Amino acid sequence: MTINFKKQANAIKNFDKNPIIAEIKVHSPKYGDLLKGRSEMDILRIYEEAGAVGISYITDKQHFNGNFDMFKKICENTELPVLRKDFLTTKDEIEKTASAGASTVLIIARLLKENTAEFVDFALECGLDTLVEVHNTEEIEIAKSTNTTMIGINNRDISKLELDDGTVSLTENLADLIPKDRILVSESGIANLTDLKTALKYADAALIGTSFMTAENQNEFVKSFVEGK
Ligand SMILES: O=C(O)c1ccccc1NCC(=O)[C@H](O)[C@H](O)COP(=O)(O)O
Repeated sequence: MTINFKKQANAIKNFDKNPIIAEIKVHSPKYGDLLKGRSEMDILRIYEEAGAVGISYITDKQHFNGNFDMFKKICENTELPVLRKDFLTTKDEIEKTASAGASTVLIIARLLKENTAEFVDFALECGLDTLVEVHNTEEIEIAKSTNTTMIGINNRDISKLELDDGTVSLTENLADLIPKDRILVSESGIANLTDLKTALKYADAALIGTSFMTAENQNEFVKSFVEGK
């Protein structure tokens, strides 16, 4: 049987280094512009070269200055699985995500509440992997009741729009409540190798944006996360 590594869940399960989903994050509500004149394509190449297991891109324009056309361009220009992060509330947007060539779509349990399972099934039918995002025990109960392939513990409270720093201790505290048959991703607030070590003690993968975008030597920094013990 051949494994489809374009599927994010498969790629994580079969990865032999630290599985890092690296985010091309153009703007942060807290730190402002993170691109600093660089191109998204150059950052994509750096993440590929450093050995990321997947790519994340935020398409939300209002708070993160994202752009759907850029997301599509990223999908078209990499063999790595690509995750779309946005505050999606319609099935049209899920179809659009699949048509762009994405691997995975973010489904936010806090936003979709009792409709989360229906949106997960729709995304799976569209051929996408799903990352259902949670931040507390109530949202974990929602995520567990779905067929999602992956569950993401967001260490930041997204309703605070990144004005909190987030802490991996949230992953540490909630990880035991996630069923072992789901891929667990620790998202946000991972700033250094100590944070990464904690995240990967409890989760199968880590999603990192700000610290990669602000690193002085991005290639070396990301590589040190992928290969770090
Ligand atoms: O996580 C969300 O719910 C979300 C939805 C839509 C836009 C942005 C969202 N969160 C922000 C992020 O995705 C973070 O940039 C990502 O988890 C990386 O975090 P960090 O390493 O702290 O920049």
